[in-house]
Amino acid sequence: MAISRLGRELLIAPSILSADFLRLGEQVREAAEAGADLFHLDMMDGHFVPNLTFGPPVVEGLQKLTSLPLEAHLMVLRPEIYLEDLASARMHRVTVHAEATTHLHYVLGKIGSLGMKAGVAISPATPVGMVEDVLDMIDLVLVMTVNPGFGGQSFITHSLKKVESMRTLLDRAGAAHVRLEVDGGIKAGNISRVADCGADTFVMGSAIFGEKPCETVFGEIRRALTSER
Ligand SMILES: O=C(CO)[C@H](O)[C@H](O)COP(=O)(O)O
Ligand SMILES: [Fe+2]
Repeated sequence: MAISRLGRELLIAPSILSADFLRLGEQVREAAEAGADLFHLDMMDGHFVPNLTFGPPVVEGLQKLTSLPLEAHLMVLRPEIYLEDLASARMHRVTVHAEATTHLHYVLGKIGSLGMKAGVAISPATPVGMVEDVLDMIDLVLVMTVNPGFGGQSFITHSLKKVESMRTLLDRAGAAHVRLEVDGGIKAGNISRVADCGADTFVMGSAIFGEKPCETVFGEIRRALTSER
């Protein structure tokens, strides 16, 4: 359930990377009931990042567990080879890393032609300007606030400036259709600061699927984003 703040609709996207895969159905249901707006699926190939996760068959299973939109965060080289299978699995949005493909424009065009929404992710050392010439092809930019590859890392503080720069870039370009997502180290304790910098979509893995019950964490998130500052 989206939270409204200063005229902006804020969305929470739990990353199932930190879920207990033996209880995935239960955990997805709990997060949906607690207020998740969409689910974030981290797909890693062991090449672009030193970790392996899951691919399109898991997406087919997840579609049976929830009616919320699913977004793929592809941390893979040659993302184009997975796009047909993701479209068959009814993926809502596919986000590719600007660093993972030589032909970003081509890949984004292919995602669109397969009927999916497209996003571009940038790792911490990649400048925000990388997305400038493809804004009309995407509906999301993802500013990584940790180095991609693993859940449970600490938020990189410099990311606050980077999120601000990305917000300025989007506003100057009149790209109101593009959401600004952050991913990595987001907790109830820092989400408000990141929202103040202009982020509107928050991926949260270890915070949501950690020790505290999901419902408690969503309560904390809601309080952090709606309290008077
Ligand atoms: O893309 C990712 C890692 O590459 C994950 O989405 C991200 O790390 C979420 O996990 P956490 O909230 O625990 O940092
Ligand atoms: Fe992610």
